[in-house]
Amino acid sequence: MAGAARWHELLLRVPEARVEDVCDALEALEALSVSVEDADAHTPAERALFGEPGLPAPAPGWQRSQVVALFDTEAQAREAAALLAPQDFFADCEVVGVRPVADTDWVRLTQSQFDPVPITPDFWIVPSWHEPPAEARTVIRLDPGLAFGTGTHPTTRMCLRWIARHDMAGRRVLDYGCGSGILAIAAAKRGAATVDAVDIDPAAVEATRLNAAANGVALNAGLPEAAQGRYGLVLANILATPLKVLAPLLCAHVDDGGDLVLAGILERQADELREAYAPWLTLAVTDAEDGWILMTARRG
Ligand SMILES: C[S@@+](CC[C@H](N)C(=O)[O-])C[C@H]1O[C@@H](n2cnc3c(N)ncnc32)[C@H](O)[C@@H]1O
Repeated sequence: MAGAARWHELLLRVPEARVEDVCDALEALEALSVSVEDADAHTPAERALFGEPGLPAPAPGWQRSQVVALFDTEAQAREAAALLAPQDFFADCEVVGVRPVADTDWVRLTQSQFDPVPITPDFWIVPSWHEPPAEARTVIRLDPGLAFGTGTHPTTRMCLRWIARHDMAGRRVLDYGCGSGILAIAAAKRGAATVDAVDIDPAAVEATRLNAAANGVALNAGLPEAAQGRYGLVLANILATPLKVLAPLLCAHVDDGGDLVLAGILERQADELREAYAPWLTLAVTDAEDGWILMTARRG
């Protein structure tokens, strides 16, 4: 069921030559957002904006556009229509109407894009608005937020798979570049003894603290200086360039018999990463997904 109307949108039909003037006017009238669509979409008059590969586009715009402007209140939307109507640039335009936009539709639209993500058959990342699947034994509750890491990116998923396939019991774990804290939380849930999660972004540190609390796990989240001493597992899902710069620091944190797990690396970057880490540890590619690879090493 749709919820109460939170905003109102004004719909206008506008010929190609007038779109810019009308959009400028709507912004001046303090529309919250203005979007332009093909008014003839899904009809025989629909016109493609992009040509076949190698050929020029058929035309720079649509013959008739539908301009949609979002306003806080119905009164503002109607007032904007009344102010536009007598303008000379509006002569060939048409007011189609004003309609309410239900608040909860937006929420549902966003939520529908984040479904539970399986890492292994019994290990799932589940947004708070979903029930965990019956087969899930380990569940991380995580909603999309300001920090990277919801389980939908291949680099995160490969690190989570690695955690799921290895014994975490008793390990001291470091998640370097923790983002949402998803890897740190996974290690804690799978039995790690203690977990340090660090990030250069204070918003990520805060997100990690909140997500850990929401999942009922204890971990120490902080800026990179909070990483101290040696760990039985060091995880770092950052990009190749910072990973190369961080090579001596990350390797120094790996304990004897401990593992280093690196992600954020494209297939073609494997050799440069292997070379950057060679003075300390021998990296091998141990997983791959969608052009990304996981590189891991164990200190013998
Ligand atoms: C790709 S996200 C990974 C987040 C999460 N660990 C995951 O696997 O989904 C990389 C994170 O590393 C952090 N980061 C980037 N460079 C860093 C550095 N030099 N030291 C610490 N954190 C860094 C970013 O702020 C970001 O939160």
